[in-house]
Amino acid sequence: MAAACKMDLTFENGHKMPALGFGTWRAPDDEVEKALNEALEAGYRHIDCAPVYLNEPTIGRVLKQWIDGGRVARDELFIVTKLPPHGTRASTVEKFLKRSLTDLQLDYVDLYLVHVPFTVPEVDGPFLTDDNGEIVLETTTDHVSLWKSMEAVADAGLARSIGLSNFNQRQIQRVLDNCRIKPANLQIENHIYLQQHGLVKFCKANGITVTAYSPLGSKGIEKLLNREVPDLLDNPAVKEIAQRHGKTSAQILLRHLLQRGIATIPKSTNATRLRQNIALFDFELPDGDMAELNGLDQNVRICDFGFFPGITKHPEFPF
Ligand SMILES: NC(=O)C1=CN([C@@H]2O[C@H](COP(=O)(O)OP(=O)(O)OC[C@H]3O[C@@H](n4cnc5c(N)ncnc54)[C@H](OP(=O)(O)O)[C@@H]3O)[C@@H](O)[C@H]2O)C=CC1
Repeated sequence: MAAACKMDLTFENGHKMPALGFGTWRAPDDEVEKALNEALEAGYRHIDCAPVYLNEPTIGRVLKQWIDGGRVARDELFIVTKLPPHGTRASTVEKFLKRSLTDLQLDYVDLYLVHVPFTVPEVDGPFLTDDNGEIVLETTTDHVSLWKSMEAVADAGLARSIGLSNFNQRQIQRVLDNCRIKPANLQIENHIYLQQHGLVKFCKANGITVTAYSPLGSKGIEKLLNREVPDLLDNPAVKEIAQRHGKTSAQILLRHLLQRGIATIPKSTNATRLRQNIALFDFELPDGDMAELNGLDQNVRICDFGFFPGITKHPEFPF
């Protein structure tokens, strides 16, 4: 039987987002179709997409089959997608959102996010390097006019809610100071080793919900980054807590985020793991476990934009 996500975060505009969603980065076409079918069967209704994940047409076909077949109603789904990094400018927001809507075979998305706070040139598809393999970034990205274009697609009904991803506090504040529609959500890397309590507190104080990406430490990313990354699932404290509750390490990491009031979007294309990742609603971590997990914070960023090597050198990079 489907586990289903029994927890929602409510945006200030009244829309509700299931707190547990399904990540689709590094879920290639030949895996995502089966995995998304499994995920929908398991009860996932919040699907996190992006054009740079190169799988929106396949995701769209699966969603259409489910909706047309009467297996799920459109309003039961919460579909997120993002303005691609090469489109981070006011003039291209509508174009890129319409392209995603065509690929996803939808009339609207539930949440449209600005993927990154800077612009990279479209050189050769989503892996955005110039002839020398270097990332070239536009030095100024006008977040105020960009956000006005985001507000326009919300006004037009193409996105029910709009938000940001990978923006830092200063950048979010500038949007807040100049907006008509507030960002409903900020999507950032967040897990036991990068808890970002200050940024999360700032968002909550400003009525912005937070979604944690790479909640399991983006296992497998070391191949993309070509460097070692810590294995969160192997942390002895996490393993001990998991054992005590009769749960997996992954379930402890995800439950920790939910109890911090943060939504999260683990990715798995494995049927057993994706079912485990949504089976989070039959136990609770007591305060002592939460404190122990909070104490594991090391300010270690794992994701570090593996798909944009070298990008952290740019002054507009948020971290
Ligand atoms: N806004 C942004 O800039 C970003 C957004 N994201 C979004 O967040 C999602 C999640 O982040 P992501 O970086 O993919 O990393 P996750 O932390 O979700 O980790 C995914 C990896 O963990 C493995 N895994 C999943 N479940 C388990 C489990 N229960 N036990 C052991 N291993 C498991 C998966 O392998 P397997 O599939 O084999 O199970 C996969 O290799 C992305 O898919 C994407 O949608 C991610 C990065 C950046």
